[in-house]
Amino acid sequence: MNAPLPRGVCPPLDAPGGPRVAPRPSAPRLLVSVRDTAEALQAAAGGAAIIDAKEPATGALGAVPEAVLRQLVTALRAAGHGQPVSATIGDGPWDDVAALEARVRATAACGVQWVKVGAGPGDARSLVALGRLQARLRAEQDAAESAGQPRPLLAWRGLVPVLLADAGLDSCRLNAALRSGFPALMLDTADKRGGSLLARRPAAELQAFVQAVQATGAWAGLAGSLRLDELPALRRFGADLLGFRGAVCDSDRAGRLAPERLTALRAALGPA
Ligand SMILES: O=C[C@H](O)COP(=O)(O)O
Repeated sequence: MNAPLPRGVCPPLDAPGGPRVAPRPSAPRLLVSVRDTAEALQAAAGGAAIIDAKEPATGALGAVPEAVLRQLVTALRAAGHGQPVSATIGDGPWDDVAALEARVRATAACGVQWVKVGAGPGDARSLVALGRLQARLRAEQDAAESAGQPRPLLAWRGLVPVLLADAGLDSCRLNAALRSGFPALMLDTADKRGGSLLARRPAAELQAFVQAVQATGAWAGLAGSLRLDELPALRRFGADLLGFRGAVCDSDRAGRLAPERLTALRAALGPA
């Protein structure tokens, strides 16, 4: 188990304190979670900037079966959709680094650009291990490329920690995640019955997260039962990514993707 880092060295993230950064593009990129090929094609055609493979029936970070993931990536490319694909590896905790690595490798080998890994409270040490894993996998990719060999993890570009913030985000976890050169960090919720991230966390905490992540050059993403009517408030944080599932489904997030809802969201976000 990961022992929590000592208390006292991690002040609460309750106020914007990090360095100010240049404002990002006014329209955040839209990440849409999909469970199969049909939904992936709908999301791509509907203007999602990132296609996020996730099986909502098996948890907040439920993994899509590998065969489905491979098929989904192939179908997107065959249809001419170039959007990056992210995929989750399933709900943690991922205390066993060997098991984590095996899941990451298997997921990356399906042809995705990003592999998302959830980190709950007390997972600061796991985030350090995740950073080391990313460095090792990137070195493998680079070495193969320099030797003129096929990259072992195909199109994989990096790991994206998803910091589960139902009960808040402490700066220990955030600091651990900021040190490793992840391409993006996301805040999300594990319990989807508890309302949206925006309603559950103070605006100052979300703002502090976005600023701290962007100050490292990474993309900052927000997700967690976000709603269309929250877009005006969400835009004010200047996040690079906004992630949606429930709001673009016909019932709850375990239902089917509803293209008309995605169209409305895309239109409300403004030009991609
Ligand atoms: O990564 C984004 C999530 O899948 C968002 O799902 P949700 O909107 O149902 O919380």
